[in-house]
Amino acid sequence: MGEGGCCVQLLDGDGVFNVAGIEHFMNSVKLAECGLSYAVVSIMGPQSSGKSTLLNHLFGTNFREMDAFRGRSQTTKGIWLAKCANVEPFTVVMDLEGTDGRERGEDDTAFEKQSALFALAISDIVLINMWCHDIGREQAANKPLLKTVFQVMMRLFSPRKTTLLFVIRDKTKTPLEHLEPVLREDIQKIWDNVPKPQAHKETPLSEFFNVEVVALSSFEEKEVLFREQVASLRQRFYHSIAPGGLAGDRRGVVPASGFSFSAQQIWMVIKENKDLDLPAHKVMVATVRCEEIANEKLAYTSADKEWVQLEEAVQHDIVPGFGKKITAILDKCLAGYDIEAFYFEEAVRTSKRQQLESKLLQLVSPAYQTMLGHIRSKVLDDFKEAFDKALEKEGFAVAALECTQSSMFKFDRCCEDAAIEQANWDPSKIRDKLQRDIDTHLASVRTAKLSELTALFEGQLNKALAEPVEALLDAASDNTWPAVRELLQRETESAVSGFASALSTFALDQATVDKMLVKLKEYGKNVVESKAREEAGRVLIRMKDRFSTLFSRDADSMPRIWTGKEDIKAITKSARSASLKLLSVMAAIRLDEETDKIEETLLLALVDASSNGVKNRSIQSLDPLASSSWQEVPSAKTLISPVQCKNLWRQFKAETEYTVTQAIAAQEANKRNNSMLPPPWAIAAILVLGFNEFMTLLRNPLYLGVIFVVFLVGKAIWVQLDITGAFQNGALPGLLSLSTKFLPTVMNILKRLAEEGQQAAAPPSQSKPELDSKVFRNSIRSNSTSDPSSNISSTEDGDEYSSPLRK
Ligand SMILES: Nc1nc2c(ncn2[C@@H]2O[C@H](COP(=O)(O)OP(=O)(O)OP(=O)(O)O)[C@@H](O)[C@H]2O)c(=O)[nH]1
Repeated sequence: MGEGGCCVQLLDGDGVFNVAGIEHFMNSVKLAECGLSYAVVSIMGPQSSGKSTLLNHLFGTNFREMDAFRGRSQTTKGIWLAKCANVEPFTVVMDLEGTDGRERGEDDTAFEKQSALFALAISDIVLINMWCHDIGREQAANKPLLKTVFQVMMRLFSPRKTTLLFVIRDKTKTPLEHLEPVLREDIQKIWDNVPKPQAHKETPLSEFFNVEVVALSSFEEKEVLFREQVASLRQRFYHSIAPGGLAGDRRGVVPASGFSFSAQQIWMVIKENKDLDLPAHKVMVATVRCEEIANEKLAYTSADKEWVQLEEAVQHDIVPGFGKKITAILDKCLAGYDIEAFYFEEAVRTSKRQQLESKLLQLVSPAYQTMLGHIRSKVLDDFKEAFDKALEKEGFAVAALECTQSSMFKFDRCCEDAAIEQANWDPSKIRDKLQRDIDTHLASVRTAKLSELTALFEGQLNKALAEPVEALLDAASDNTWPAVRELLQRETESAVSGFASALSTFALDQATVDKMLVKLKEYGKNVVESKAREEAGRVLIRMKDRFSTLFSRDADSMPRIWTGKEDIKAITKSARSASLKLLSVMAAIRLDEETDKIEETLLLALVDASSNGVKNRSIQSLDPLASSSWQEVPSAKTLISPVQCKNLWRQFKAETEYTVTQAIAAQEANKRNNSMLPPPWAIAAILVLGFNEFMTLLRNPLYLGVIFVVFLVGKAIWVQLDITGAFQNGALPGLLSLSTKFLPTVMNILKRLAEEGQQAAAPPSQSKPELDSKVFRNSIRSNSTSDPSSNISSTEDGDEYSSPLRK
């Protein structure tokens, strides 16, 4: 039976659908590949009316036929399926269980109806097998069948136009031309009598069916003729689906790959006794099938070797040509889908394609994101490297702009390379992130460079200011602060102009630049101020240094030798006023050209007040230094407050006192050493006594002892009587007081001498020389009260301090 030999039972006699069998059948005959180019033919008719015999002869199939010699009984159960041999296009033929079956009985007619509806739903051409002698007969065997066919056709929601080919068997000598009108009349009558739904009440038969009629001679009696007629009938099945063909105006064909599923679903609906909505069924079949195809393609792509390798590679690094490779893989998958789903409903096919596409994109999206991540970090790394190099050659702003532009360009190019055509994904978020990362890097480098630059200029400014300011402050004079101001201005201007030109390469906004320049200026000012504060902290040492320099060195910086001619008072005064100058210069920061009265106040309070102190005590009661702030000087600018000045001055004076005293002592000693001439009384004695007598007097130790004793006694009387004190109030009162005190004093001295003598006799250790030394010490002490040094201190200081010697 050629290639059509294979046949399969689609439905068994109990109405069970043979899913595995039909799948196997479809695979073995490759039905799925036919698309829409296939036709389905089925045959209905009374039992044992030679249906199988006809199909086997017509299509070269191998359906079971009844053995002619065994009698007529049912051979075909359920529905059988086979491929027609040598017919184009691909034609599937179904052999249905015969109607009016004696075995099934009346109650089983349900299966007849179900199988008839099934055949009508899936067939393009239905052969109705009938005996010639039944034509025009009231009790014709095929009448119930036709009734059934027309009735069930009404249950198709929207019927497909089916070709009903009536095959008249065992034709008689009556020509077909006479038979056909009678048959058509019979058919029309049956059609008219079939109860129809309201919508189809007036619908003509031709809307549902193409009715064709053919007559065949008896196979049993005129086999040769039968074969000839069958052969010519076969011709009508060639190109049956082409326009003008036997099924040329069929509608709503299910693509071949959906045939099995469609048949199953139709049978299910029929068995559940529901109406068949064929258009909806078609959409349903398309939906299921397209989804199956899409899933199959997706699964295939997920396991695709090329894709798996690509996915693995992209985890580690940038994959060149990523976009093109992925695009090709997706294209391949979608093209496969398109081919297989081509014959299904366009709307369904398209929407399923979109679903497949989005699933495919979901599949590749993580890889794409990873790829973008690689691109971003690679571009960022490259940017950092390029920027570092560019900074060596160009200014910050230029380097930043160039490197940023080229990096962004590079990113865009890499993104183009990674772009997947189907996706049209926008990498702008990653691009923005890259831009932000670049900006952050630039900002941090900018901050570092700017602080480097700031430190550099601050360092330079500090160097240019600190030491000169220290020197200027140390040389405190009227010109100190103007000079400091000038220095500050000059150095700040030069630093600021250098800094400004260095900043210009950063392309900062003017406000920021101004702020930084102002900060540098402030820094310069702070350097000066902190230097001034530092110096103010050392002002006492500086004052003492200045004092001792001026005091102990002359105008030529030569150390002074206190010969006795120097005016110590004047020297002290000028040295102190120079030190006071230092104090007044250091008392406040004067970076603004505002005048203050610190110097005048200090002079008035410390120098003038002390020299006038004895005379004008009322000034002291209004001490201008009894305040913690200077007039007209803000506290921020005050380095030494008035009270501190006062205390410092007191300390300064106390600590320099010793130097002055030393100088006076040195001067005195020098004076004494230099007076090699005998004292005036000796010169007078020499003149009176003559030199020889004087020498005799000197050479005679007894005379000398007497003179010495007289001197001592005289001196003691002088002291006791306080002769200088007595004459302070005038000569006459002095003489009167002396005259009254003289005798008691002499007596007192003599008495004390006697007492001392007695005591000296008692403890042998206390001898006269000791008494003498005591008296001598006393005399020295009294002498010192009239010492010139005490004179100086009292004139200079009033009561403020006393000479260490007096203390
Ligand atoms: N009179 C007559 N008998 C035929 C013709 N063709 C076949 N037969 C005979 O009819 C009997 C039944 O043949 P089948 O082909 O099995 O009939 P069927 O309609 O397929 O039978 P079921 O499948 O059982 O319904 C056989 O004995 C055939 O020899 C024909 O053209 N005329």
